[in-house]
Amino acid sequence: MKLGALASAAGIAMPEACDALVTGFAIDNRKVAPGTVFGAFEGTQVNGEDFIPAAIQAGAVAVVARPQATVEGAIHIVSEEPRQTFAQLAAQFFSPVPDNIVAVTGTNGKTSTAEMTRQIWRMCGHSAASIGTLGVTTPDGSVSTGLTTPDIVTFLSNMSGLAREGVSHVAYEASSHGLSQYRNEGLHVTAAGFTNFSRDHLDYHETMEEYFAAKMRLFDEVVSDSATAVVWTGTGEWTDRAIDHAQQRNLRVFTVGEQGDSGPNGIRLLTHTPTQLGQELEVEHDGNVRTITLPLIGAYQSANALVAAGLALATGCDPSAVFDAVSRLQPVRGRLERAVITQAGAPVYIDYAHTPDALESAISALKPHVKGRLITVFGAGGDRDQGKRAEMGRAASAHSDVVIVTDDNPRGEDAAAIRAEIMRGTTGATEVGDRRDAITEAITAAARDDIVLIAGKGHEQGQIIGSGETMRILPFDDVTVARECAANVGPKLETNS
Ligand SMILES: CC(=O)N[C@H]1[C@@H](OP(=O)(O)OP(=O)(O)OC[C@H]2O[C@@H](n3ccc(=O)[nH]c3=O)[C@H](O)[C@@H]2O)O[C@H](CO)[C@@H](O)[C@@H]1O[C@H](C)C(=O)N[C@@H](C)C(=O)N[C@H](CCC(=O)O)C(=O)O
Ligand SMILES: Nc1ncnc2c1ncn2[C@@H]1O[C@H](COP(=O)(O)OP(=O)(O)OP(=O)(O)O)[C@@H](O)[C@H]1O
Ligand SMILES: N[C@H](CCC[C@H](N)C(=O)O)C(=O)O
Ligand SMILES: [Mg+2]
Repeated sequence: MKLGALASAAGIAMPEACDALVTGFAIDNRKVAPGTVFGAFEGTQVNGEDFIPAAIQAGAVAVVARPQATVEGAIHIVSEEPRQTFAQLAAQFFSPVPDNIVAVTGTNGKTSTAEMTRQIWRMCGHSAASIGTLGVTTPDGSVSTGLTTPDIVTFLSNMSGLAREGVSHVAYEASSHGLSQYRNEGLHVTAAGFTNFSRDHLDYHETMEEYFAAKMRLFDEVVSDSATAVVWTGTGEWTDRAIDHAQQRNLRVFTVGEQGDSGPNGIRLLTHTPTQLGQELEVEHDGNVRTITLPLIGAYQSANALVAAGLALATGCDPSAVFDAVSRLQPVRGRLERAVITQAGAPVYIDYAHTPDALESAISALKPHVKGRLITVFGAGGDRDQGKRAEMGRAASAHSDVVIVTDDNPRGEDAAAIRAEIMRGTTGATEVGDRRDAITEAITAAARDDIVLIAGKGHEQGQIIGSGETMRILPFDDVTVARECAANVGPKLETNS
C-alpha cells in the first residue's frame, strides 16, 4: 500500500506527495523493517523520539512525531498528537477487520462483559472473539497479549487476523490507559458498554475527573456516529454523566439495570433472587418480561451479563436467542471461580477484585452463601494506585469476618510497605506476606460453614517481583495453589465458633 493513499484515506495531510510502499507499522524501533511507518511517542519511561535515527536506519519510510522532533532521511508526518495520527493511519493499513466490533469500558467488569458478549454471540450462531485482559479469546482458546488493551499495532493486527480467520464479531476491552494512549482507534465500533465507575489507576490519571474523561473518550470519539451506548444504570452520578456524553454525541442510548428502559432501548432488571448455584433474574425488554436463570452467583455478574446482552441486542441479535444464551453463560476464568472445596467442607473462591469497589462486590456476592465466616485473603499490586490500598483494607474488613493481607505483584515496590498501607485501613486483620502461606492459613482456619475468598489475581499465572532489568515473574496461580493447600490441610475435627 502506498503511503500517500493511506494518508488520504485517513484524512491526514502529508508534507509531500508520496508513493513509498508501506510494509507495516511499529511503535518500537526494534520492530522496524524496511517500509515500516514508525510512531515516535513520548512515553512514561523513555522518549520514543530518541529512537527515530535507529528506526530510519532499520528502514522506516516515515515517522509520525511531534513537530519539534528531528526526522532526517524519512518523511516526517507531523502531529501534535502523534499516537492518534499514527493510529488513524495504521487503521487504514490493517484490513479486513470484523464487521461487528463493540467495546467495553468501566472500572470493573470489562473482561467479564466482553467475554460474556463473545459467549452470547457464539450461542446466537456467530463466529465471535474477545480481546482484553484474558488475551485474544476465540472458540479455540486464548492467546495472551500482556495488556488489557494491547498497543495499537498489536490491536489492529489481531483484529485483521481474526477477520481473516472468519471471525465476524469482536468485543474488546477499552482500558483507560488504552483510551488515553489511542491504543484502539480507527475502527467502525457499532456499540460500546459502560459497566461502572469507581476508584482505580489514580497513579496514572491524577484525578477521578481525568480518569472518567479518559473512559469517556470511548463515547466521545472512538465509537462510530450511529453507535449504541449500552450503559449500566447502577453506578450513581457516573451513569448520568455517561448518558450525557452519549447524548452529546447523538448515540443511541440503551440503559440496563433497575433503572433501565423497559422498552426497545434497554433492559430493566425487575427482580433479582440469589439461588444456591446462581440467580434468577426477571427482566423486561421491549415490553416483554422474561425470567432467566443465570448460572453464576453475585449481583456483579448479573450486571455484566445484562450489559453483554445489551451489546448483543445492539448488534442485531434476536432477543429470545440473547436471553436464552444468558441462561447458558459459562463462568469467566478467575471471576468468582470456585477452585476447590476444602477437606473441612469450605468452598474456596478465586476472584480478580483489585479495587475497593470490586472487593466489596465480590464479598457481597459470596455473603448470601455463607453460614459461618467469610475469610478474605488479598493484597494490592506495586507500582499501581497507592491510595486505593487502605480503601481496599477498609472494604475487606467492613464486609468479611476474617481478613488476611498478603502480597499481590509487588513489582518495583517493597512488599512489606504495600501491606502496611493496606493494613492501615483494616481492623483486626492478620498479615502474612507470602501468598501461599496466606492461602494455607485461610484454608487451615476455614470450617465447614465458612467460605474463603482469595482476591486480586484471578486468572493471573505469576507473581511479578521487581521492575525493569530485575523484574521476575514467579509462577503462581491462585486456583492451583488453593487446590494444593486444600490437599495438604486435613479435615477439621470441630467447627470454629
Ligand atoms: C503506563 C503505560 O500505560 N505504559 C504503556 C505505554 O508505554 P509508554 O508509551 O509509556 O512507553 P515507554 O516505555 O516510555 O516508551 C516510549 C516509546 O518508546 C518506544 N521505545 C522504547 C524503547 C526502545 O528501545 N525503543 C522504542 O522505540 C516504545 O515502544 C514507546 O512507544 O505503552 C506501551 C505500549 O503500548 C505499553 O506496553 C506500556 O504498558 C506498561 C508496560 C504497563 O504496565 N501498562 C499498564 C499500566 C496498562 O496499560 N494497564 C492497562 C489498564 C489495566 C486495566 O485497568 O485493565 C491495560 O490496558 O493493560
Ligand atoms: N459490574 C461490576 N461491578 C462491580 N465489581 C465488578 C463488576 N464486574 C466485575 N467486578 C469485580 O472486578 C473484578 C474484575 O472483573 P473484570 O476482570 O471483569 O474487570 P476489568 O474491568 O476487566 O478489570 P481490569 O481493569 O483489571 O481489566 C471481578 O473479579 C469482581 O471482583
Ligand atoms: N489491570 C490491572 C490489574 C491489576 C491486578 C492486580 N493483581 C495487580 O497487580 O495490581 C492493573 O494493571 O492495574
Ligand atoms: Mg480486564
